[in-house]
Amino acid sequence: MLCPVGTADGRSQAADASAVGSTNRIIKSGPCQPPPMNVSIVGSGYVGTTLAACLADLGHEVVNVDVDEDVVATINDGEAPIHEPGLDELLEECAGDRLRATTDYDAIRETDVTFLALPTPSREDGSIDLSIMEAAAESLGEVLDDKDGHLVVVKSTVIPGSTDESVVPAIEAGGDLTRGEEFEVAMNPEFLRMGTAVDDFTDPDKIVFGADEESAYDALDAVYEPLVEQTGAPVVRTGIREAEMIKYANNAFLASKVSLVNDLGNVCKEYDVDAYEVADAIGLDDRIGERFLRSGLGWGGSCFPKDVDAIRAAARDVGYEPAVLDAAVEVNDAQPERLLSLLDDHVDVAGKRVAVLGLSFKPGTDDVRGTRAIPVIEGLRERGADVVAYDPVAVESLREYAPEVEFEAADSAAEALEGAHGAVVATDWDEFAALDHEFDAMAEPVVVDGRHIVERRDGITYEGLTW
Ligand SMILES: NC(=O)C1=CN([C@@H]2O[C@H](COP(=O)(O)OP(=O)(O)OC[C@H]3O[C@@H](n4cnc5c(N)ncnc54)[C@H](O)[C@@H]3O)[C@@H](O)[C@H]2O)C=CC1
Ligand SMILES: O=C(O)[C@H]1O[C@H](OP(=O)(O)OP(=O)(O)OC[C@H]2O[C@@H](n3ccc(=O)[nH]c3=O)[C@H](O)[C@@H]2O)[C@H](O)[C@@H](O)[C@@H]1O
Repeated sequence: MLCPVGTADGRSQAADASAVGSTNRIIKSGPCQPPPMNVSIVGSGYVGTTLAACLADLGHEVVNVDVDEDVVATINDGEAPIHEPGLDELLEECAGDRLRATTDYDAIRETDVTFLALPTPSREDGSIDLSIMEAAAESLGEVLDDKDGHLVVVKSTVIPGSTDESVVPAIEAGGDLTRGEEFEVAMNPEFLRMGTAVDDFTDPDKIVFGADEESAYDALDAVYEPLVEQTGAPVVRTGIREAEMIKYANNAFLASKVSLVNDLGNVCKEYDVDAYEVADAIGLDDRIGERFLRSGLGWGGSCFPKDVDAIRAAARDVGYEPAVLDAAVEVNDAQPERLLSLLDDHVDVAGKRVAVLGLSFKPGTDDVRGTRAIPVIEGLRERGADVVAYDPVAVESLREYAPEVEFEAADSAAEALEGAHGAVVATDWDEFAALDHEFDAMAEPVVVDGRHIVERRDGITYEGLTW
């Protein structure tokens, strides 16, 4: 049982001094209340803002540091800079009280623990680009000179070795500091999903602490203790490199699971088998699990494509060809063309209006990074179709993200379908399940569903991608 005890400098110690080692240990918390911590979070995007609001809600004093003045002003106004259910409410309650935001790194001096929640994008070749992390770590180093044992926690998704080999040297260079003196490091990967970020953070399947110093585990225990207390979530204590890899393994496994279910689904389609009935049955086997078995157009988003590419590039860097991950990407890349070939079976779309329903990478968000709707629209344009697209929230973000993608925007699914010679479904927005008489206004009522959301009905020619 871990019972963090407050110390004079506001940090905490665990009463249980478990040995530090590379073997993971799952620890359940005990019924003790740690004192609040002073926490800073660098980067206020999806992860940083959610973390800040949730930690403030748990009773900690939190400061968000971001280079973007608009983001900072929005948080200080008690609003979320990103759309996440429940986040505005938390910020409204905590901002100006236990939570504030600033562009000034100096604010970090007043805190005991700093989380780095910064973007880790892909380079052209898919490998991880750590330049934002390194720049921020250097700025952090500049303000840690008068500290003693400050804990820096890497929250971003980074390739094994990045914390030790890139982040630590950047902090040291920023302030002529030495790890183990002014600061210590830890790695605490994040598993929240967009659209359910607050719920995922406040009810996690697991919490992973990667560290190699007992004091680092203790500080993380103190930060997370109220959450562990509330939820009983298992805490995995492991090494820094293992924590870094756990995040990639988690995302790569889930992306590959979807690709496997798509691969099997493509076979199902050829044999006139409903892949969803198959998935429902195999999901009853605990070893498979019922979640992440929705076959269709494949995975997108800001993380699966980036993270799978980064870990593949890292594997190749050390001379290993990750065959299963390569195949997962290959299957994923092929799904949009499979969808369009089903449409080709019924309509020659050249010169004709075709409706695309859904643009975001998944329902519940306006995020279009990695959305499968882009290759679908591009494939339709290559066939000479006039594309009319509808999405309840993501039209503007797609225009901004990919201005070269040509489509006419409709204000409703009904408007997109009117006069169309075919419709394809790219995102499983709930509202598409309710579509019915709207299909009657199509010039040719052919619907190819990439997300198993539209209901089969009389009067339409319906093709499911894997069912
Ligand atoms: N978005 C998600 O659902 C999840 C993301 N992650 C990982 O977390 C990390 C962060 O991702 P997001 O929160 O999505 O990023 P984001 O792009 O939403 O936000 C990043 C924030 O960092 C700020 N920033 C950039 N440079 C800065 C600097 N030098 N100093 C201070 N602030 C700076 C930006 O202004 C922005 O507000 C990435 O490694 C990502 O892979 C992990 C789990 C879930
Ligand atoms: O590292 C990250 O950023 C996050 O990436 C994913 O979260 P997210 O990208 O928000 O979205 P998911 O809900 O996982 O969906 C990803 C993609 O897979 C697709 N998907 C998901 C599940 C499924 O059964 N079938 C399927 O095609 C979705 O449509 C979507 O395009 C992971 O689920 C999170 O645990 C992780 O923290």
